[in-house]
Amino acid sequence: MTYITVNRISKKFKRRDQITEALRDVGIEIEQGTFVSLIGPSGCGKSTLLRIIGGLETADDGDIRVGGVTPIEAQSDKQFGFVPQAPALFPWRTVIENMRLPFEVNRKGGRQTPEQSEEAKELLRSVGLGEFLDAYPKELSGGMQQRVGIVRAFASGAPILLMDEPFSALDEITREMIRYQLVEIWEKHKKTVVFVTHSIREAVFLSDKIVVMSNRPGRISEIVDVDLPRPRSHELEETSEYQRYVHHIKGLLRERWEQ
Ligand SMILES: Nc1ncnc2c1ncn2[C@@H]1O[C@H](COP(=O)(O)OP(=O)(O)OP(=O)(O)O)[C@@H](O)[C@H]1O
Repeated sequence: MTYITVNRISKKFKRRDQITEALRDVGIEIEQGTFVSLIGPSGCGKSTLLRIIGGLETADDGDIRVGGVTPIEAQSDKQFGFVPQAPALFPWRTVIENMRLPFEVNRKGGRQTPEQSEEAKELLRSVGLGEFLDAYPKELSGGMQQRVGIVRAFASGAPILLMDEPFSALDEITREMIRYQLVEIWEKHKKTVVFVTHSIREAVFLSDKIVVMSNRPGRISEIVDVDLPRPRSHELEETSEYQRYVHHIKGLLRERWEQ
């Protein structure tokens, strides 16, 4: 079932006398419970598109529906969980207290149920943080903090997760490890995820669908359905099917870059 429909949206930013055309005529359909990545050159409008889907920015033209309502309505109905580039944890709260935050902020005073609290702990254990429930963010590495941010989004109750380059500040090895943990969690929870990345390998490994965007003004150059088996594990990256997708997307990006 199509859950998010982006229909021919465009967006320009005006700053003093300068107009930047960020997105032109962009359309995507996102099915419920799928993992969709947005990839493209720097400045092509990936974050803008993510923010428009999440109701944090409005489009100039076109229409977006999220489960039949506008992004702003979906946002006030707490449909979105955001995972930004840097982990947004409160330093004065422990890990487990940070996990409770979405419930306190979003649920109009509603409390996390004991089942939800148990699920939060289970998610933390699944990313190797079972020993750190009572630690403060400053006692964790950057990669550990980002893992808290990711599992918190999964534990938040929001059906749609919007992730804006959540691994960009991590070193290559940590990034790879968290990617494997993310795929495992996602395959268990099957939330609808829109994920912005610069990494072709990461996009192919994680996604059901990859939206390849061209240089500014951001347009869609191709939407690639990734027909690779799940569950996905690191052995997949050695297969020729996986390599073929990587090669294809690399070619699309190179082609657009050279235009
Ligand atoms: N609030 C804003 N005001 C003015 N211009 C903006 C604003 N937000 C984004 N832009 C411009 O819109 C264009 C698209 O920006 P956006 O951040 O969406 O790109 P991106 O593809 O996510 O880039 P990157 O991969 O480098 O993070 C850029 O030229 C940027 O300068």
